Amino acid sequence: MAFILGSGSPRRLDLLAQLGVQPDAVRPPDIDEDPLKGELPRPYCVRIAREKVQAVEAAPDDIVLCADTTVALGRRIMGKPADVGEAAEFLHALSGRRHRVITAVAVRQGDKLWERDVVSQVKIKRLSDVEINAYLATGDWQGKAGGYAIQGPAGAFIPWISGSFTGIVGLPLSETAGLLQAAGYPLYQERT
Ligand SMILES: Cc1cn([C@H]2C[C@H](O)[C@@H](COP(=O)(O)OP(=O)(O)OP(=O)(O)O)O2)c(=O)[nH]c1=O
Repeated sequence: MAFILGSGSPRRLDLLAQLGVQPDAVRPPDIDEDPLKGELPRPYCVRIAREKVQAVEAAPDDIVLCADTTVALGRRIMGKPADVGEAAEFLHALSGRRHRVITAVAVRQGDKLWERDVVSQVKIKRLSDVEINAYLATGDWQGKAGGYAIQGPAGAFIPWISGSFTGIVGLPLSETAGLLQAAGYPLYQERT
């Protein structure tokens, strides 16, 4: 049995390392992440994590883990901004409000599937144009759902969260540990 991380996100690799898990292989999935017409953020996020885990090639006894992190402002899905203009638009929309960050995790072995999704709430303070421009200039928004990352300079914009910090960063560790154990991954045991 090999353990395969189906993710190109360096955050997910780091978060797994926090659990003491080192993947035998890293295989980022390539799927269409466009939301369906009228799709709500939580079902969207769950669907994308499942599609990712089904797209990763693996042997029948390999354990594959994928995740998706989606920022939701009400019914609006905010994925990774395409460019700095879209990142600016996201930050203006999130400024002074609470939003949700959903991370769905999917683990697969052959045809068997284990799934969890975790919804957290994040408050972003009212941002001035100076703050938004300084943050955009760091480039930290790139590749981050909603155009920010709580673990980077944007942490200074977040006075309050409720939920899972690791889930907001990209992989909720408590739920992930549970899924890996359910799938028979030898967490907390010597691997032979
Ligand atoms: C909200 C938030 C998101 N993010 C990141 C986590 C994810 O990497 C990214 C959301 O994009 P995802 O599509 O979930 O993941 P990804 O494209 O980076 O990697 P892959 O699909 O190969 O697994 O946003 C943070 O790092 N910090 C945050 O505070």
